[in-house]
Amino acid sequence: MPRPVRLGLAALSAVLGAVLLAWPFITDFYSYNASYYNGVVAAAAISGILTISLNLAMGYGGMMSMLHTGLQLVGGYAAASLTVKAGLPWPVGIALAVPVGAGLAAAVLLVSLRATSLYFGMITLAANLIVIEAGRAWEDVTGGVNGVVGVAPGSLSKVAFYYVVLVFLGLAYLVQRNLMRSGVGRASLAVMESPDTASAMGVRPATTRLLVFTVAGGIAGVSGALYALQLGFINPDVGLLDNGLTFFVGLFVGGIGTLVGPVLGVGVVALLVELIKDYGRYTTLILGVALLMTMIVLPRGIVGTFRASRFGRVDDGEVSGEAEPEASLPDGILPEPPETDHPALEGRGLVKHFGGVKAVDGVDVAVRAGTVHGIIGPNGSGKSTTVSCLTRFHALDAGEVLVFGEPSPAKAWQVPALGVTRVFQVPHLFEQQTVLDNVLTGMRRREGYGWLAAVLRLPSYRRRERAGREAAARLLAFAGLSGRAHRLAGSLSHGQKRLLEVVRAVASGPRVLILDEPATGLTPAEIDALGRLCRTFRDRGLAVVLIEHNVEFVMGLCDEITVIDGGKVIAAGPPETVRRDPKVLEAYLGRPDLIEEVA
Ligand SMILES: Nc1ncnc2c1ncn2[C@@H]1O[C@H](COP(=O)(O)OP(=O)(O)OP(=O)(O)O)[C@@H](O)[C@H]1O
Repeated sequence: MPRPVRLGLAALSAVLGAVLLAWPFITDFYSYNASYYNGVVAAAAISGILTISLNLAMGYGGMMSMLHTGLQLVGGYAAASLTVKAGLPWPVGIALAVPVGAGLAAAVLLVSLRATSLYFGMITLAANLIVIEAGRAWEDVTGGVNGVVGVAPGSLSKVAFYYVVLVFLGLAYLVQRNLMRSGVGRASLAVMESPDTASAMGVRPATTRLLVFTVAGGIAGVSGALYALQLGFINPDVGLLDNGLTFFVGLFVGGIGTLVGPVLGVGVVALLVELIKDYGRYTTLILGVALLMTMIVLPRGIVGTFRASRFGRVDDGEVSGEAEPEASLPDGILPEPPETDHPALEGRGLVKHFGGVKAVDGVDVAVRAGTVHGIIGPNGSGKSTTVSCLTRFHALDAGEVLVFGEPSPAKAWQVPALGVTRVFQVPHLFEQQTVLDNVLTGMRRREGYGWLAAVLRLPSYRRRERAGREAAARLLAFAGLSGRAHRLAGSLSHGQKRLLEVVRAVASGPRVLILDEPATGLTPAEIDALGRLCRTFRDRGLAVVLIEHNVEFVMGLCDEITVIDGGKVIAAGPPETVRRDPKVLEAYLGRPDLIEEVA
């Protein structure tokens, strides 16, 4: 399924690129002060590189970074010390700025792995202050408060240096685009929207954040090196947070979480600063007001607003919500279950208490491959907690979990590797991603390419990504959602969201699929469609676990049923046995509607 092109944005990027390329010729032709105007745009392009880095961290990674001026500073120090102090050529200085920036970013992220967004912001602020103070104190390397002077790009002319800056701006843009339009980008957006759901797809939130923030650090380092080379010096003041205002304003004006927004936004800010240069002392005030106005009037920024408009929207053709009965489940999606007599998923003596609440109190449950296994019980009986124990979203107080006879790993993100995937009780779609990208995120574990292959667009990446897209498109057709592939998932109806969640979980190639109350809020037709999917999965050898309140649906679909009440199993067996069990009828006392259904 080809990716639809946003013609408006493509044209905007092309115009922006053409103006930047032609800029020295334009200034040469129209101005007596060409060198000055080339310098202004080169400085804006360097800011654009840093803003791309900030966009990766904040817009695509959800990490509030106050470290970016510090990252620029260390990149500048790397270039300055290699060129001025060690006498090496300037390209070596830029090259070293990459690992220095990346290393600092990685180190800060590693010490803040467990921090939530607000605390992460505070930790990065503290790290930025430390970097500035270190710059002041470590005189031998940084030159102290005076910094390092005499940094220069060899014998390059100003115009040649301008094009060097453009090349690095283009590279930073490509790294951002290629990374974010790959499985890494989808995983990063998934972690940003819901770390738990990402974990259920086998995406490790910590590793994903580390990768994105480290790449952002490397790009910020390059911007620092270019900054030092352009100005001819670097000193600790470069790291001051005030200097970050341009990047923040540029990012929000252009559009956070968009590819071209950071560059466009910084361009707009540079133009504004240039227009008000005679009132220099009001620059901070005016930029602050510009940021405020953007947040109020254009909260998505220029590109975000354009993208959401009629002109920027993608036309994805005919919309069809109907299931396509002739489309069968594509081959190669579901793995063969291993040859073993062990249950696909087994919980033995599971115990989970919350303070005084015995949510799960010694539950035994065994689910066989090629069956649909229902878990039912009154409200608050412990069904969802049992599932969270089985999938390791809750640490067990006692008991063990086995997958095809093997002990399950302890972390939620490790469990999908054994083929166990869950769908949550409350819809947990990645609403800011398209329907197709949601399914592709489900395939993250089996993408089969690394981040570098994605950045460099290696043949292995292209091959695997194309195969993944085709499989995802076939899965969507199977569920009757193909007409909505390029819509944002948030725009689907409740029933379609439920179906998409199931499809996304199946995309990960599970052997055990756990559905927590999937029929809630569905129309009868959608419940039928869900039943069709579950039967197909079962016939393909999958173990389907169904937690449901809709007893009629469960009785008609399940091969085995476990009934839980008060955190304990009160009955287990085939539906016809369970529905007549006196303990089951008693558990539903007070719910006459359910007694009728069960009996
Ligand atoms: N994170 C938690 N902290 C404290 N108590 C919890 C937590 N999660 C669940 N509980 C409690 O544990 C008990 C079992 O809850 P659980 O959600 O597993 O029941 P359930 O059978 O899935 O209910 P429902 O059918 O309403 O979804 C309830 O009393 C609930 O309030």
